[in-house]
Amino acid sequence: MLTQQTYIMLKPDALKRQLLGEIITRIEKKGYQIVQAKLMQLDAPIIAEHYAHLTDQPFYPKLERYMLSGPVFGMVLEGEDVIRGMRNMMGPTNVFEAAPGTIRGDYATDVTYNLIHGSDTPETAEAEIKRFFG
Ligand SMILES: Nc1ncnc2c1ncn2[C@@H]1O[C@H](COP(=O)(O)OP(=O)(O)OP(=O)(O)O)[C@@H](O)[C@H]1O
Repeated sequence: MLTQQTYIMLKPDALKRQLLGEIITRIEKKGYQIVQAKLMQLDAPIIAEHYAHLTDQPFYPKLERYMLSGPVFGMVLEGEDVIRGMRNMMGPTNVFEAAPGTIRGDYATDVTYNLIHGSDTPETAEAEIKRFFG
């Protein structure tokens, strides 16, 4: 049994498309606890910090515009093996590989506009929770 925390961020398209309730319902039905949550408008420096591994990619300007395009909903979730569990529920980054039943597989059709972010390791979860919740 491994109770851990992860940082989940519902991206601007999730809010614009009014999918917040739908996605949060899935998370709650799965059994994960929301222990912190807030609506935030990100700025360019925090986006660059969060996506530091991607700033030299040709698609980064598009990713930055997307993340600046409206508020995001950040959450800290707690549960058994929640980091891996949420990555499974989200589906892969490339929505064309995301199976039906996953959040990206069911609701997203574009590699950039893929609705949700989730930490991928305990180390990044800790850093991201600190970044967005202090
Ligand atoms: N090849 C690409 N073309 C366009 N956008 C991309 C591409 N790869 C990634 N992105 C965008 O950058 C985000 C971060 O990519 P990363 O490789 O960190 O994947 P991820 O860990 O699944 O995503 P996230 O960090 O948002 O959870 C993706 O979620 C997507 O919005």
